[in-house]
Amino acid sequence: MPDEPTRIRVEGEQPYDVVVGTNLLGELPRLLGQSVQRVAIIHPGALRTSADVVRDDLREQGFEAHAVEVPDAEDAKSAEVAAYCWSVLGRIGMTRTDAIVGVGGGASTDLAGFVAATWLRGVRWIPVPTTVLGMVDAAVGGKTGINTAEGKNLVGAFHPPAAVLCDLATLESLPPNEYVAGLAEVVKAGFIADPGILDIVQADPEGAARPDGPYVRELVQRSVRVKAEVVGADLRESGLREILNYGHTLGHAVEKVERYSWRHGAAVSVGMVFAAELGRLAGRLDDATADRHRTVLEALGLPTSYSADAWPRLLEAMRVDKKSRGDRLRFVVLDALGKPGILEAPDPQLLTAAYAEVGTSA
Ligand SMILES: NC(=O)c1ccc[n+]([C@@H]2O[C@H](COP(=O)([O-])OP(=O)(O)OC[C@H]3O[C@@H](n4cnc5c(N)ncnc54)[C@H](O)[C@@H]3O)[C@@H](O)[C@H]2O)c1
Ligand SMILES: O=C(O)C(=O)C[C@@H](O)[C@H](O)[C@H](O)COP(=O)(O)O
Ligand SMILES: [Zn+2]
Repeated sequence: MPDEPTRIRVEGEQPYDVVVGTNLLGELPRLLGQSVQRVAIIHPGALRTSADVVRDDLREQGFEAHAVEVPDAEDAKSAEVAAYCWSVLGRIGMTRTDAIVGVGGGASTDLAGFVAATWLRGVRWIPVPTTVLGMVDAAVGGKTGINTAEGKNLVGAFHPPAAVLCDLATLESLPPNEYVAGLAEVVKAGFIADPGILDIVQADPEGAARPDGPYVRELVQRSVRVKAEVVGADLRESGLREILNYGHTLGHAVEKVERYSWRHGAAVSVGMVFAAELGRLAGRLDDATADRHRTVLEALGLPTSYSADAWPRLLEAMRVDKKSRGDRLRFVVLDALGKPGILEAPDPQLLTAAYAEVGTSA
């Protein structure tokens, strides 16, 4: 019995499918569409073999395909690397009817999407995420971007893809710690919208933490459905979409303070515990749900604490969070399991008290 791909629809001005399955390469020519002649495949060195397979396959199908190698992980998300990609696109003569394919984790697809959003003011693009984090979150929803010295994702564009190809077979080569880091976004989807995800993880955390474990497809599909539902209703983050930022206000600050040496998912894990404490101390979240954050995340081996001394630097970094309005910090908190809301301009003492629950002394 062939393993049929699952297609999850993302609504919006130009609806598209997130395709989840294995051996999905054959889908690419159809998804690229007939108008496309040239394809630039943006990828990090770690995914060179996969990118070459995509390139050779597209060439066999009659496309003029080029592999464009960029630095690994967060090093790709810079203005310099974007400029390098623009120069390659110029040299290969990429026109408005051509397309970009992004192969790699969330950092690679964020960059590829940003290059697609900015080249000729926007060309077609398809992410082929190769990390669990990329599949469940980064590649879906059209948030593209790069970092600046001042912070994470400060430059970017909303530019939805034409499709997303989540080939679960690519996860076979993913280091286990990368897989676990990506599960933080899966857990996020559980807390903000689909508590069934948390039940699966808690019933068998060891199985859930394995990239070759029995729940990979279900966890990916459930998380993609959460994201698809939200971004289909609010692409440009005018309201609802902010819930996907649960744990990210502090998480992005940790990433910046750590100069991006921490995995995004690990930082978001700490950020969710902080957000849960904020919700609890603000009188909005019950103790059991707040405590469940640590239980679930620690069961997966994710971090739930960070340096107490870092608080002033974290607070400073949080000021440029995209949810801030002027001097007012804003946080996504939970009012109950699966019921996210916004905490507006919390009292500084509340923030310090919540961080005291997360901060540890060396
Ligand atoms: N746009 C969005 O909505 C969105 C959502 C969530 C996260 N993000 C962004 O995604 C990034 C994090 O993504 P990530 O966790 O995927 O990290 P990543 O892209 O840095 O990839 C992690 C590492 O795994 C390697 N790798 C990727 N796939 C592999 C595979 N199949 N086999 C072996 N190695 C592989 C990469 O080369 C890299 O070294 C952050 O920059 C974050 O801001 C964006
Ligand atoms: O898609 C969204 O919206 C998210 O917030 C998803 C996050 O997991 C992701 O890390 C996103 O890149 C954060 O966006 P930002 O606007 O806070 O930079
Ligand atoms: Zn994230």
